Amino acid sequence: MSEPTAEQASGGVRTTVRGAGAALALAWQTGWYLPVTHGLLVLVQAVVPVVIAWQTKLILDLLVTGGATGTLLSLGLGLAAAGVVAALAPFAVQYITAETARRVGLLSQDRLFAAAERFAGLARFENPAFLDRLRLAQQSGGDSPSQVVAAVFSLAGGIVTIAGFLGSLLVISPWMALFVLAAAVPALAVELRLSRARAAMMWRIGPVERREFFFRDLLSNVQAAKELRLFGVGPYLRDRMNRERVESNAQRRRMDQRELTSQTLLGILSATIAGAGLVWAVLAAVQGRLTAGDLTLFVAAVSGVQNALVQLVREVAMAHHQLLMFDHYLKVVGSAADLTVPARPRPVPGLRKGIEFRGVWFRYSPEHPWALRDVNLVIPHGGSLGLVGRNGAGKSTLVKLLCRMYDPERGAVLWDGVDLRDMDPAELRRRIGAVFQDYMEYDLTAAENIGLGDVDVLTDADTDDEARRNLVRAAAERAGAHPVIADLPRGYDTLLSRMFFDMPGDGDEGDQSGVPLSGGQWQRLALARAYLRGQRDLLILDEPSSGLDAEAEHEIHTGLRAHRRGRTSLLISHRLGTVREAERIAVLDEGAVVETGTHDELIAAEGVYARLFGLQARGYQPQADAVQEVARS
Ligand SMILES: Nc1ncnc2c1ncn2[C@@H]1O[C@H](COP(=O)(O)OP(=O)(O)OP(=O)(O)O)[C@@H](O)[C@H]1O
Repeated sequence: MSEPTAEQASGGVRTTVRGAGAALALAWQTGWYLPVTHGLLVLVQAVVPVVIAWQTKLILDLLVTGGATGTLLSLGLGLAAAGVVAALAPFAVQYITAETARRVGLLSQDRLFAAAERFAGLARFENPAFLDRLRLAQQSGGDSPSQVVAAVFSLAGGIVTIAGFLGSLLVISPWMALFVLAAAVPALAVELRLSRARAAMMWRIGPVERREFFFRDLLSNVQAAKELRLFGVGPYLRDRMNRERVESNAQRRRMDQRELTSQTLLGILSATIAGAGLVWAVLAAVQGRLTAGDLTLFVAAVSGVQNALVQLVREVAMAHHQLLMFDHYLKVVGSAADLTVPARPRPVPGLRKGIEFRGVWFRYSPEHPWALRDVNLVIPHGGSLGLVGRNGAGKSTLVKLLCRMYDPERGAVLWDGVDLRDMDPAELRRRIGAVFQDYMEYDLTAAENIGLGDVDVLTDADTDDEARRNLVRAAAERAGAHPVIADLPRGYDTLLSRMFFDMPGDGDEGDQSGVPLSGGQWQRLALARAYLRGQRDLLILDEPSSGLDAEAEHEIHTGLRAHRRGRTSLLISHRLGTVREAERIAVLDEGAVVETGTHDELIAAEGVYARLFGLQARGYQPQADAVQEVARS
C-alpha cells in the first residue's frame, strides 16, 4: 500500500473535496433533516452579526437625524430579537453537531467493520501497513466525519459573514471594502499556508505517534505484563515511549513557534491596516462624508471580518486534519476485495471424494520466499492426514490455503475436483470445523465461547434455550471442559475474561466480573467450539492439545480419534505420537512435501519422519524403562 507523501497529505484539492463530500453524504444518510437544520442555523448565525451591524447603523443615523420614534422602536426591537437569536443559535448548533456526531459515528463505525468483514481472506490482516491504516480509520471513523461536517458548515458560515460585511461596506464605500479586504487577504493566505504546513507535520509525526502508542499499549497490556516484570524491561520501554513523545513534541513545538511568529506579524499587519482604515473613516466622518452610522458599521465590519477570518482559518486547519484522518477510513471502506469471488460461485456440496492440493506454490508476497513449493497432497474423503514438519515448514500456511484465507499463486486446491477459487469462501468455511494453534479466547461467557463454534446455535430462533444449553453442554463434555465450567461461579453463564476484573471498590458487580481460565482450559473450550460444529465435512486440528497436561492430552486424543473416525480430517502436531494413527502422514520441509506414507512406512523409510520420531521417542525412553523397572521390582 503506497502511503501519500507529506505534500500530498497536506494538499490535494481533489482529496479534500472527495473527503468533505463523503462526510456530508454520511451525515445526510443518517437523516437529511439534521444537516439541513444545521446548515440553516449556521446561515442564521452567520447573517446575524451583519444584521446587527446594519440595525445599529440605522438606529444611529436616525438618532442623529432625529428620525421617527416608531421606526427607532421597531429597529430597537429588531436589534433585541437579533441578539436573542445570536445568543441561542450556538446552543442549537452545539446540540445538532453532537447528535450528528453520534449518528454519523455509529454509521461510519458499522461501515468500517462491514468493510473489514468483506475481506474474506487474511492477506489484509497480516499486512502491517493495512493494520496501521485500519487502526487510524477506527480512531478517526467515529469523530472525523462529523467534525468534517461541522467544519464545512462553519466554513460556509464564515464565508457568508465575511461576504455580508464586505457587501455592506461596498454599499457605503468601495474604499472601505477594499480596506477590510486588504487586512483580511494576507492573513488568510498566510493562515492557509500554516494550516497546510501543520497538516504535513501531523502526517510526518504519524509514525512517531504510532510507535509511542505501541509502547504505551505494551506497558499496559496484560499479556506483556509477566515478561516485562520478569525481564525488568519496563524502564527501557518507558524510555523508548518517552523518546517518541519528545520527538513528536519537538516537531509540534517548531510548528507552534512558526505559527506564533507568523501570527504575531500578521496581527501587527492587520491591526495597522485596520487602524489606518479607522483613522480614514473618522476623518471622513468629521468631514461629513460618512455618517455616524457608517462609522459604526465600518468598525463592526472590520472586527466582524477579522473574527470570522480567525474562525475560518481555525476551521480550515481542523477540517484539514480531520480530512486526513477520514481519508484512512475512506481508503479502508473503499478497498478492493482481497479474494476474487466469482459472480456465480460453484456450490459447495458435501465432500464425497476428497481434497487435493495440486502443484500448489504460495508466498505471502513477491518479496517473501516461497512458503509452499509444488505441494501435491490428497486428503481422501473419510480419511485422516497427519501433517508434520519443523517450525516454519509451512503447515499453518497450508491450512490457510485449505480454508481459502489465501489463494495459491500457482496450482490449485480442489474440493471434490472443484477449484476453491470457484467457490464462495463463506460457503466453503461452513463445511469446515477447526481448532487452530492460535485459538481465540473470547471475553464472553463460557456458553458463548463454545456457541460461537456454530453461530446458528446461538442465534437460531427455532432453537429454544434448553436445546441450546444441551448442545453447548454436550460439546463441552466431549472436550472435557464441562467439569471446569460447572465449577465456575455462574456455570455456563460465567463471563470468561482476562480483562474485566472487578476493581476493588467498584461496588456490587461481582456477577459481571470476569473469571480467567488457564491455557489448557481455554484450549478445551476451543476444542468444544470445534465439536459444536460437529457434522462438518472437514475437521482441521492444528496442534489441538499443545497446552494440555499428559493425561488430558491422552484423553482428548482418544476422544478426537473417535470423533475423527469416518470423518475427513487434517491433524497437525509436533508430538508425533499423536499423529502416528493418521491413515497417511505427510512431512513438510521448507514448504515442500518430502515424505508421505503411513507411520510404519515412514519409519521403515528412515527419512526425516523416522529421525524426528526417533528423537522424540528417545527423550521418553529411559524414563519409560525406569518406570517399567520400578513396576517390575
Ligand atoms: N503472514 C505472513 N507473512 C509473511 N510470511 C509468513 C506469514 N506467515 C508465515 N510466514 C512465513 O511462512 C513460512 C511458513 O510458516 P508457517 O506458519 O506456515 O509454518 P509452520 O510449519 O506452521 O510453523 P510452526 O510449526 O512454527 O507453527 C515461515 O517462513 C513464516 O515465516
